[in-house]
Parts: sequence; structure tokens; C-alpha cells
Amino acid sequence: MSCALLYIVSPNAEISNFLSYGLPDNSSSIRALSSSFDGRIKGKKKSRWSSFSLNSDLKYSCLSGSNNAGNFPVLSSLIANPAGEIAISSEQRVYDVVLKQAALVKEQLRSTGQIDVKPDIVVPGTLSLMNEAYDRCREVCAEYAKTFYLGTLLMTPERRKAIWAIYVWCRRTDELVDGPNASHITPTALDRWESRLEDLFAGRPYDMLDAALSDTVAKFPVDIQPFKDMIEGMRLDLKKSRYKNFDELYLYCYYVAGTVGLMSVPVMGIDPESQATTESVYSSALALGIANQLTNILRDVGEDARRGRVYLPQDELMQAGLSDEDIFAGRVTDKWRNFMKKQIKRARMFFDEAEKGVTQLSSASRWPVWASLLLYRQILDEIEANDYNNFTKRAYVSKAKKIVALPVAYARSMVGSSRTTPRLLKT
Ligand SMILES: CC(C)=CCC/C(C)=C/CC/C(C)=C/CC/C(C)=C/COP(=O)(O)OP(=O)(O)O
Repeated sequence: MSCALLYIVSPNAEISNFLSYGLPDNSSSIRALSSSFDGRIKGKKKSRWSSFSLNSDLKYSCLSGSNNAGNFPVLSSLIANPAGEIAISSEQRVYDVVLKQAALVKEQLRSTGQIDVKPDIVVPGTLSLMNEAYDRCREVCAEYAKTFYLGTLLMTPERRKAIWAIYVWCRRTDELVDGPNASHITPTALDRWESRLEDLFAGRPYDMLDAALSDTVAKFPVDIQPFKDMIEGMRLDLKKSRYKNFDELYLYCYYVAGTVGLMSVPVMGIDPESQATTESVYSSALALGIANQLTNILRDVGEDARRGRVYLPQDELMQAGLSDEDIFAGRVTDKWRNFMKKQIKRARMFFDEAEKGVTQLSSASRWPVWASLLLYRQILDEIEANDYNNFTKRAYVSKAKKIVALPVAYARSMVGSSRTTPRLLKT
């Protein structure tokens, strides 16, 4: 979740060991993959926390619409399949998950009047073990997502620990298909990873890192669905390297990044005085995940192509007079620039959608989210500054720009939700 802020430095072997700690003997492929946390980061391999189509013009014209359930932009709620039948779009399907997550939070608000962290049930000896488990998560987060980690220090102790635990689980999941041993991963290994997830949600964690997440999900209204969906994204990545249209790419982006937004909101918390609906805050969180992923895809076009992957809507490429061959050849032409301009415009729309929700988060959670949003969005500016050469130039935000972004993010985080109608008075 924090990837937009990963200022990654030399990964450390000890931390790698945490990631493979306690894997079942029969899951040697998971063990091999999980234990290889380091390689990809140093070598800057393609990350899953990285990697979108829609009938382009239609997409933009629909963007200001809203569906009947909230302020979620209906980008493509109904789409026609090649046979001309109308099908439910990925966005609509994903929105159902958003509604479910929001309902869980509302349920808790109704019963307790606030989003409360359940107290620790202290069984002698277990508290220190749990502290140790969270401490390991903290170390991983501090090592791999330095700036985000600093941001989490502004959160309440319970929230920050929970964010670390979620971060570590996402990172481990990502490593299964993006780590150095990714070529050994099979759908069966992902199935095993999913049953481990179910176990930890049922209070039966397999290892210490799982134990921290198990504790987190018992304390916060976090649902299993986004976690399962992230694993689904990994399955998709194993079998798919082309996306027919934006609808398909949107679903992929939801799986691998939008899910992170949905996992984070129940922990980050919504400002008790927020006037926004819970659904709209979840929609913004989802939009931030999608925006980050689209940006990541646009930044990494060349790197992905070298792995035989094209995470761009094939129909839009075709409409622009481009093909996979143009991408593999890496030629920056006017056709490519025009295509890229549209893709960048779409990613920015998702960032705009995300912005609406940041101000609704609880005050202590806003700063890290603003910082990650501002920094990741700047990658799009850098792609433009590179004259759209994302084949051989990696767009990155300079240290100086990052440093400037932090106080800007801090200043924005001071602006919260409107104070007129406290959220508890809303239905
Ligand atoms: C906006 C509201 C209401 C809440 C915030 C909810 C959150 C935290 C959303 C963030 C979702 C997120 C960070 C998803 C990960 C997306 C992504 C593309 C990560 C990139 O990961 P890496 O590929 O490791 O990054 P780099 O390659 O840039 O290091």
C-alpha cells in the first residue's frame, strides 16, 4: 500500500527470513518465493505492486456520472461484449465489494458509535509474542517503505501496527509472483497461500507475520474479500499478459492495488466529523489504488515489454494505430505520444477522485496518504518531461521534489472534512 513511497535501500537478509518464517514444509514453492524478498527490490524488477482500457472517449465522457449508490464515478458500468450483449462492467463488480466493505464499517458505527479498536485479550505470555510479531512487521515496513513508515508513526499506535501488518502481508503476496523465484509459483501454491489467509482470519495464523495480521483483522473491521482478491490478481498475472480493453485492465488494477485501498480505510479511520458517505471514502481509496497502478503501468511500459507483457488496453492501442510490435520496438512516435497523453489523463482522473477522500480520513492518517498521492502522481509529470519515452527511460521523482512534497502533503493534511454535520448524525 505504501509502495508509492518505497524509497528502497539494500534489503536485508534477516528481514527476508521473517518473510519465509514458518512456511509449511509442503509449500516449498511458497517458501522459496517468500524468502526471496530482497532480489526484486535491489534489481528493481517488475513489481506486482505495480501494473489498465475502456472505449477511450466513452470513458472520458462518462467520468462525471455517478451511480445510484454514491458518488463513485461510473466509468464503464455497462459494457457491450463482442456479441453485442450488455454485461456488467468490472467497475460495477468492484463497486459491490466497496459497498460490502462500507457496510461493515457502518455496522460497527451503528453498534458502537465509533470505529473502535477492540482491546487486547491478554493471555499470559502472548502479548509479548504479539508485540514481537508487530515489531517484525514494523522492521519490514521501515526497511522497504521508509517514508511511508515515517508517516505511519504519526498514526495512533494501534493503527500504525495494523498498517504494518497489512503492508507485510501484501508485500509477501506480491513477492510470490514477483520475487526472484516467481517462475516456480503455481496456481496451487497460490491456493495454499489463500487457505493460510483463511486460517489467519479464523484466528489460526501460521507464522508470526500472519499472527500480527490475524490480530489486526480481529481488532479492525477488515474484511477478507480484498485480501482474497489480491491473490486473485496474482493468479491473473500468472496466466494473462494482455488486456483487451480498459474494463479488463481495471479489474486487474483493482485486484493488485485497489484492494490495498479497501484494506487500509478501516484501519486508517474516517474522520468522525466527515460529511462524506462511507461508500464514497472507500471509492476514493479504491481510486487511489487504481491511479497508482495505472501510473506504475505507464512508467514501466518498457520494462514490462521486455518481460513480454503489455498492460495497456489493446483496443485503445489499435484505435491509436499502434500494436504490440510498436511497443516491443520502443519507438517514441507522435502516435505513441498521443496515446500516452490519453492514458495519463485517465490516470489523473483517478487521482482526482482519490483526493476527495483523503480529506475525509481521520486526521492522523491523512499525511502519509497525501504524501504518497502527491509523489506517485508526479511520476506522470516525469513521463511527460521524458517526452513520453517510457521504453528506455524510467520516470522518477527526484529526491529534491520528494522533499518538497512532504511539507505540501503535511499542509494539505491539516485541511480536514467539513465540520458542519458530524458523521454519526448521518444515516
Ligand atoms: C484515499 C483514501 C480515502 C484512502 C487511502 C487508501 C490507500 C492507502 C490507498 C493506497 C493504495 C496503494 C498504495 C496501492 C499500491 C499501488 C502500487 C502501484 C504500488 C506500487 O508498488 P511498487 O511497484 O512496489 O512501487 P515502486 O515500483 O514505485 O517502488
